[in-house]
Amino acid sequence: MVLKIYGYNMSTCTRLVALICKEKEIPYELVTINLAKGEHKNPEYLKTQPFGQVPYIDDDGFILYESRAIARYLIKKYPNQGTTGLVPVDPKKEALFEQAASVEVSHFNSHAGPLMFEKLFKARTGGTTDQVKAAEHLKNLEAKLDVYEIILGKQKYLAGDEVTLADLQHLPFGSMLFLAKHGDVIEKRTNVARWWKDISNRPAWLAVKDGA
Ligand SMILES: N[C@@H](CCC(=O)N[C@@H](CS)C(=O)NCC(=O)O)C(=O)O
Repeated sequence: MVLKIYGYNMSTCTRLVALICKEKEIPYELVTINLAKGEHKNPEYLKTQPFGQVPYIDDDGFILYESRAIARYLIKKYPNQGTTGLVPVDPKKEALFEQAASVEVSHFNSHAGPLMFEKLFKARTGGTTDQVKAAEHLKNLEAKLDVYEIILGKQKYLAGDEVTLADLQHLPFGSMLFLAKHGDVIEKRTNVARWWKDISNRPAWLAVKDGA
């Protein structure tokens, strides 16, 4: 049975899973859960994804949610297919990958996510941007990207000189920064800009960035 992604094409987390499918050359079917219509809060949906969020996958009856967990599962299930090495197996390389993956969650997503919530998602759902909160998230994100600039001045990618899932995890929200006219936070930092140009031009991302 073809892998099913229950998600929404505008959702950043759905895009991460679709991106990994493209990288690993895994055929998939996107089953749309329309967030705008609240389908992710239906009692029937909550039986499978109890947090009422997208995405989850159905891999021949195996159900899994949380986009980063899904990405790791697919990468490990198909080690020799498509792009290899996205989650390294050597213990030290894997530890550096884990460090970089944690950096994305703790230092990037935790600021870029709420910033995009204020600047894009609220506007799309008829809300009003809280400019004070948005400015605070932007300031925090900039401070973290100053550290990225130092790291990426010493190595090509966040976990070393090979691309890993940790880099790719930045693509969905990183692209939204440009949509929200905050792409300068990436472009004005030489090493961050070089890294961003590299990862954002990967064919797999170009295939999903405008819709999963
Ligand atoms: N940590 C979860 C986050 C999932 C998430 O926040 N999904 C969003 C769409 S990108 C969603 O379903 N939002 C609707 C809601 O939370 O009610 C993951 O990575 O899968």
